[in-house]
Amino acid sequence: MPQATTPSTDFSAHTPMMQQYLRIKAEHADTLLFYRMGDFYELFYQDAQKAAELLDISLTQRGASNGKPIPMAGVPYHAAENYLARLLQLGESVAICEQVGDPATSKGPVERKVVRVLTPGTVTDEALLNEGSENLLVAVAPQEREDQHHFGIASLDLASGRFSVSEVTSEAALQAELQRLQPAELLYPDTVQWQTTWHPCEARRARPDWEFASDSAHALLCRQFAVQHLDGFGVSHLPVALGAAGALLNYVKLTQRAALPHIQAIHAEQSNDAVQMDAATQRNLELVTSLSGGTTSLFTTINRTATAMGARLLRRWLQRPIRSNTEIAGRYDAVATLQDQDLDTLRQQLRAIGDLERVLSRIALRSARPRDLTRLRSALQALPELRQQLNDLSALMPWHAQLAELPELRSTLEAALVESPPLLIRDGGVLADGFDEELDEQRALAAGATDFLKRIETRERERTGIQTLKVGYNKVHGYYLEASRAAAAHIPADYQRRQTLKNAERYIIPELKTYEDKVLQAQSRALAREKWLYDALLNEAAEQLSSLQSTARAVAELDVLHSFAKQALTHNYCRPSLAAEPGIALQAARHPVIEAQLEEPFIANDVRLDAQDHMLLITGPNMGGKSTYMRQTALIAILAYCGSYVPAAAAQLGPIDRIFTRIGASDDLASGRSTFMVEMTEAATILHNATPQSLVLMDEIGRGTSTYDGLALAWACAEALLQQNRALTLFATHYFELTQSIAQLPGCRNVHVEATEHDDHIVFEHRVSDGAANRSFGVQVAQLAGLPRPVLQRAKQVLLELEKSHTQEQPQQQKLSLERQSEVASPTHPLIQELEQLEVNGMTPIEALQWLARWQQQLKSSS
Ligand SMILES: Nc1ncnc2c1ncn2[C@@H]1O[C@H](COP(=O)(O)OP(=O)(O)OP(=O)(O)O)[C@@H](O)[C@H]1O
Repeated sequence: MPQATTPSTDFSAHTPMMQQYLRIKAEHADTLLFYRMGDFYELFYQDAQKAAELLDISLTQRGASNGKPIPMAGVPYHAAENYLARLLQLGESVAICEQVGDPATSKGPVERKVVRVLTPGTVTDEALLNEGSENLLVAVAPQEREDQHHFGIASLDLASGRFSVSEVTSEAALQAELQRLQPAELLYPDTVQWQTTWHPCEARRARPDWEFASDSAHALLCRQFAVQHLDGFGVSHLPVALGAAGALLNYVKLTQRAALPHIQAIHAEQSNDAVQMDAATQRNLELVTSLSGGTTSLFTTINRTATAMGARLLRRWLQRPIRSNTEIAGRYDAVATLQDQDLDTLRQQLRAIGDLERVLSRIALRSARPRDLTRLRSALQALPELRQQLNDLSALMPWHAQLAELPELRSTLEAALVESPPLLIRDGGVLADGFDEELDEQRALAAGATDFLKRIETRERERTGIQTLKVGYNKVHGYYLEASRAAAAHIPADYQRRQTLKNAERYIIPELKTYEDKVLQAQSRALAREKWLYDALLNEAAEQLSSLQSTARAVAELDVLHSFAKQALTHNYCRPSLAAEPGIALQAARHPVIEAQLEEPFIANDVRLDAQDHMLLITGPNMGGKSTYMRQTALIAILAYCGSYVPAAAAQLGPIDRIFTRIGASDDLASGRSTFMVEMTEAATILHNATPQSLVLMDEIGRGTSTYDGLALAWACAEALLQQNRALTLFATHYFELTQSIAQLPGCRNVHVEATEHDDHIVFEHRVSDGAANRSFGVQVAQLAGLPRPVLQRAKQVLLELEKSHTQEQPQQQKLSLERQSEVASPTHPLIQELEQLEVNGMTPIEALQWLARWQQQLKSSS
């Protein structure tokens, strides 16, 4: 195996080409360097070894430099995109080094230069992006403030130019934000030790600490947006986040090596504007990803968008429901209006507009390919019809007003581009005939060659009498006349022989050479003209960037609203009403995802949580539908606060500040936390943060430990949620004791999922009714799961014995739980009552001492 360490210091002993390579590599130490050599990108030394492993390509050697063989691996130039996509997905960055000099005139190795650096968070190439999800670059600036964590967060979707900042004040909030953002690449200051519990993103880069300084960041951002200060963006109160934004922008400039005109603004994401969900909640509710690693999620179930940008926006909305009732009501109005429209036609119109957002970013970065421009052309052609369709619909005015038609740009593109251009501008053929006189002239000259050659061929056949004489072309000799060797005697003296083949000879004549020069010149002039015109087209489109961006935003929103309307119509969703008081009242509510998967009908259930009854204690058998009932309530709240209709017959929702879940059990092996530890950490977060406007789902808290510990913890948590947090709580439990204790307290109600037993078999009704369940059916459910028959029989036997001994113990047991309950209800101890009634004023010191001694005696004997 060749030595794979990259030489680091003195390059002089290496071949000139390797010297050039090593110089360039030294500037890109932590990225893979794709070094162009002919039709391949080659990687050397450690890069070669890494790429060979990651891409499963062969590791070879290239001669020797400095006396040692050079490990080398390469990928063909034309297939590079595939390999690049894989490397980026693995979190690697790649610097693309092209030949920029002319090999014909170069002395020594051809001049080469890194033309761009691809990193997971900054790619905008169509082939390297997943069209269904955003690709975010995120920078995090941690700061210690009086022993409290404080984090500034900046995120940028380079493909759309969306740039946001926020600040959070706890590690949990940072985790939640990063869980929502799902960074493709993460930047942080090199003075900070990144904790994988914050986010395990593979593509992490430590950047120099000074890049995160607010002052320099402020200046950089002002330059980017061409403003004197940032007050107009409403972000000045977030200096730590602005530091992160500065470091982020710096990094993008470094990798893109191009102006970034589509990044025109930055906005603050205030946590109060959105219904907050911590990292566990976002995962547990399976909003955009499935817990089991499958593909089904709330997003995949309700997504009926027509464009990829609409789909990406729907994901964002689901992960960040908003709290502005005005904005939400505006969305409901739009959905209501859209339901009365021809949704199929609307869908076609939206589809014709396509993924305008990403096309625009490539125009801004001047990396747009010909087909990006034809897509822009189709979008501009489809826009008038869409505007027309929305013309008189008052609920859609806010979106209608954002749609720019740009007829001039549209006609230019229509006139300029051929119907379906090739992938790249490199070989020409993109601009249409008749668009530019000069281009037409050059093309005519280049094309005229074939006529000319035909004429020469005919003339020379006549002159020489060789009927098989023909004109041909190859790259080495250019145009030639070819005749069979048998005809050699008839070759005129002015023919110069160039090449001898087995049966033929090839000749040139000066006339052919002169023409060849002219043709080639015309071709290269036409190509240069075409490139120039193409750049001018890009510039013309880029001038309209701002209105095109707001058009794209409005189309994406319309797409999501149209998707809401379609889903509501086909699945019978209702329009929620928003109330001022906290509470949730749902009639005949369904779980949107389970309903879509079930073959049999879904059983709809009511939910009522309000200031009086703000906790439902849910009991019932395993598999009875407790989790489904709780989750559907949260999903409906999320849908409602995204502006969607919801799967229920009627729905009324008051304000919701946060949604918390303590659902499911999973080890967090990465951070070394056991199932029980995860459960308790999540419960702690809830108890510290839930307010009367929070929706809390607690599923079987306490089951991760011994029965009494578990019961005690569940009891105490329920009590705190009910009496201190006063949150809107759905609390599912198998501890029947709680139905007698907690559920008897004001504010809490017992409900249960119904099940019945027929011939030793359990039948789930999935209906939620008032009151507590009276038994648990655990053994019957285990039977359904296929537990071996002898084990089941033994379990039934043990259960009977346990129940018997439990009944004998019952008085004692009941006493215990009632005592706990009475302690809870009345904290007054008998001694305290006695103390309260004592007449201290009429008492001698001795008498007081006697009382004290008696109490002590009583306490000792009772403990
Ligand atoms: N309302 C319903 N209508 C129809 N089917 C339902 C309904 N609720 C639940 N189900 C079905 O029952 C299955 C089990 O439901 P769920 O997981 O909610 O039970 P659970 O009571 O939480 O069980 P466990 O106590 O074991 O966690 C669901 O996957 C679904 O297929």
